[in-house]
Amino acid sequence: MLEVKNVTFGYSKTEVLKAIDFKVEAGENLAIIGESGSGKSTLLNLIYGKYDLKQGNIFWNNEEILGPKFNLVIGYDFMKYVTQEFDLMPYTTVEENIGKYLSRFYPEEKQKRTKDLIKVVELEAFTNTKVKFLSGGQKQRVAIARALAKEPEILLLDEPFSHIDNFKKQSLRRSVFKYLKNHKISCIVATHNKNDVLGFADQLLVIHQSKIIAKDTPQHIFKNPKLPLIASFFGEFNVIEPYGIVYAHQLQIVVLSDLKAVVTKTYFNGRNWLIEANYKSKPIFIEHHLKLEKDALIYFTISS
Ligand SMILES: Nc1ncnc2c1ncn2[C@@H]1O[C@H](COP(=O)(O)OP(=O)(O)OP(=O)(O)O)[C@@H](O)[C@H]1O
Repeated sequence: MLEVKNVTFGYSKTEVLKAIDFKVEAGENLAIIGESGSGKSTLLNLIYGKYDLKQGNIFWNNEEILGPKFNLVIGYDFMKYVTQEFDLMPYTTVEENIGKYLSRFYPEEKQKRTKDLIKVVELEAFTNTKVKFLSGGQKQRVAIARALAKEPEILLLDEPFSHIDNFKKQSLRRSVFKYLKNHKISCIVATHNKNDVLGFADQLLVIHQSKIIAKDTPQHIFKNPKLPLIASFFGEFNVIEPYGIVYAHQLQIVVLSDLKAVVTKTYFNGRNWLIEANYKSKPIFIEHHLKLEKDALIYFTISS
């Protein structure tokens, strides 16, 4: 189990993180969200032992994670970190990069393990390609596979699928997170993408103004967003008194109701249309199955 206990940290006098406290069990998937610059990568770096802590402690199964003051080489065998930089060997193949840290004394095992991991990140067609010839997204997949090669107990992922195109993203996410669950590897994922969170995270942590402002299951946080900032992570939303924060999909256009608005713009968003309308002189957003004309008068209700 990972325990982050009351960690406060700043690069200078300004504190980037304040009183951060949470636990991650073996095999658990924890997602961290927050605006750009809110401290997500800093927190991953602290967990990895990249910096010395002045306040608070971090433990993995009772072993304290210590920074460079105490460790000549940063990091621990039981933990791997896939940063936004990847840090691969460009002149060697995908297979060699992934197998780099596996023992040469067991060539058959090494080959099988590398092959299995290439499959997890769906790079079979590039096994023998030199990394320098890969795209950014393909390199990101090699970095994930390499981090898994020696079966870490905990994996830190910073924006793990950010470079991967939408054609691949869904199946790759399922494949990687399934692998982690099946092997009981804990993981902490810093992300801006709700799709990295909703179907996969056991716990979601929201950082805002240096502090944890929400810590719960993604389902609970999605259904009860405490702040517009949290709702904005999940999709289009409105703040309508006395209802509070309501997502665009919670508004239904009906034949008649007490709530009326005038359509100002319509956006196609795949399954539905997003209707922008003027309600009490403010813009609101409604998901609707039909395109509506500008200036149309609409009535709507709000569901919980
Ligand atoms: N090495 C560093 N030295 C000094 N300040 C830093 C350093 N790394 C990050 N910061 C600052 O710390 C704050 C948090 O940065 P961090 O990279 O942790 O945010 P983040 O939430 O991961 O952002 P993003 O979502 O854009 O990746 C920012 O104000 C950033 O400028």
